[in-house]
Parts: sequence; structure tokens; C-alpha cells
Amino acid sequence: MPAELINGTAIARQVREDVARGVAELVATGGAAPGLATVLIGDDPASEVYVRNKRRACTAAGMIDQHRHLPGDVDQATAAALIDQLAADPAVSGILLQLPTPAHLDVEVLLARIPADKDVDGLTVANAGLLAQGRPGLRPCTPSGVMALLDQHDVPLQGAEAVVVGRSVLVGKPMAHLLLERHATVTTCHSRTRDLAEVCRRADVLVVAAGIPGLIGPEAVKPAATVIDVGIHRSGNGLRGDVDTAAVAEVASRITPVPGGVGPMTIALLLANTLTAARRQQGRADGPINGTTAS
Ligand SMILES: Nc1nc2c(c(=O)[nH]1)N[C@@H](CN(C=O)c1ccc(C(=O)N[C@@H](CCC(=O)O)C(=O)O)cc1)CN2
Ligand SMILES: [Mg+2]
Repeated sequence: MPAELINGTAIARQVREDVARGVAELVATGGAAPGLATVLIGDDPASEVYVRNKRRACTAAGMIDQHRHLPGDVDQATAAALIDQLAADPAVSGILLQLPTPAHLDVEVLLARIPADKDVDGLTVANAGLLAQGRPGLRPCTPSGVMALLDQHDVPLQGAEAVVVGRSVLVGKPMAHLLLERHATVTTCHSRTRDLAEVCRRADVLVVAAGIPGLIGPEAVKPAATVIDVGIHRSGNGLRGDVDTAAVAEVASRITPVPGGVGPMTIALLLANTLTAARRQQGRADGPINGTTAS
């Protein structure tokens, strides 16, 4: 029987509606509307689309759009000065530096200027370290979105075999930590993993963020596994992921489509992080954000 499709578009809509309610409540109780600063450097067409969608989602949720666009040949000092200015601006609750940035810039140095409490992408060393230690902090949006999809579908994680394909700072590494935090037994694979298909076949939960179109076929999937495809590649007029969706759906029990799976969750969780950041900056935090120490 073909796998159930995990509808990321619908789940993202629910998250965005919850965030919009949270923003309305914050404002109704005398708080300031959260401000999201999206920083786009250059004119990469895909990044322009993602940033436009983030800005629209931000406004639709009742937040203040604080977008900044710098030319692709901007120098490091000017880009750093912009981030410093946003960091000091009390109207800015969250700062997001759209990736990738032009190659001449040192992206790690730019990210390091974002204060941890405004790091709504969860990409600073401080927030990555908090996640690695199982301590509360802002978590990267795409892996948090994957966790929300798994939870919406009641996918059991405690004691489950989880395999993550990919070890990027944006997805693979934080994904492994988030799964560990929920007591999954986690294996991370990468380009030098020997017999990738054999390792992937152990997975009850397989998360693929390798950046290679169609990398995972049915031979790499355990029967009844849950398969999450984080890949996104333009092919002809359409989009495809890292998983051969049609073939894998014959083996898996649940699978995310591309488009309409993980992608929309990235933007929804960005809004959720921005609301969390704004609440904390305004002294409205109700308990720790995102995180428990695993034992
Ligand atoms: N600073 C960041 N940069 C990048 C991130 C990130 O989380 N933070 N992630 C990706 C791109 N990305 C957000 O920036 C992103 C990618 C895809 C989608 C999405 O909604 N995809 C849709 C299809 C959209 C389309 O037609 O192209 C889907 O999968 O259904 C949202 C956000 C790299 N950079
Ligand atoms: Mg560089």
C-alpha cells in the first residue's frame, strides 16, 4: 500500500495560525508586535523567492517586516555594520541572514554578530552549543519543522532508529541533536559513509538532507519507515527532493512530498521562533524555550 503523504503545507498553515494568535495576544496585552529583519545579500533568484515568502508570512502573522537588502558586492564591514545596527534596534526581535551569502563574505563572522536572543534561525555558535547540550535556545527552523511534522503524525521517536543523511550546520547536525533530545537512536550519514543504503535500511525514521536529487531509492528504505525529504531541486518546470518519492512510497508508511512537505515548515517555524524571541525580549517568556536535557 502506498505511503501516507505528510502534508507540510497544511501543518505549516496551522503553525502560522497559532503564531498569528500569539502575536495578537501579545499586542492585545500591551506588548509590541514582533519585528523580523530578513537580510538578503545579492540577487540569487531562489533566495529572493524564499525571502519574499518569509516577509509575506511575517506580515500575515501580524509581525513587522524589517527587511534589508544589500548589493551582492557589499564589503564585509558594511554587512557587519548592518547586522550590528539591527542587533541594537529594540524594534527588531529576530534577525535572519539569508543563506547562501556571496562567496567573498565570511558568513561565520557575520552570523557571530547576531545576538543569540535574536538568532531566529538558530545558527549562531551559542544556539548550536545550547542545542548540542540539550539546553533551551532558539532552534534551526528546518529541523524544528521536521520535528513538528513527526509529532503531528505521532511518529514514535523514543528508542526508534533514526538515520539522518547529511551533516550540514543548517539541517543535518541540528536534526541529529533534536532527534537525540527525543531519545531516538541516531546515526548520521554523509558523503563518505560506506554502504549508505545498508545504514539507511535500519531507519524507522529516515531524514534525508544530502542535497543530491533522487539519492534515496526504495532499496535504502525499511518497510513501513517514515521518510522525510529535506532536499529541494529544480528540475524542468518542477521541483524534486533527495528521495525518489514515487518508488519509496511503495515501501514507506509515511513520506513528505516535494514541494509541500518540509519547505513550508521552515517558514512557519521561523515565525514561531520570532514570536518566542519577541516574548522573551519583552519579559513574557512562559517557561524554557525549546529544549529539555535528555537522560
Ligand atoms: N538563513 C537561512 N537560509 C536558508 C534556509 C534557512 O532556513 N535559513 N533554508 C534554505 C531555504 N529556505 C529558507 O530560507 C526555504 C526553502 C524552501 C522553502 C519552501 O517553502 N519550499 C517549497 C517550495 C517553494 C518553491 O516553489 O521554490 C516547498 O518545498 O514546498 C522555504 C524556505 C536555504 N537558505
Ligand atoms: Mg565565504
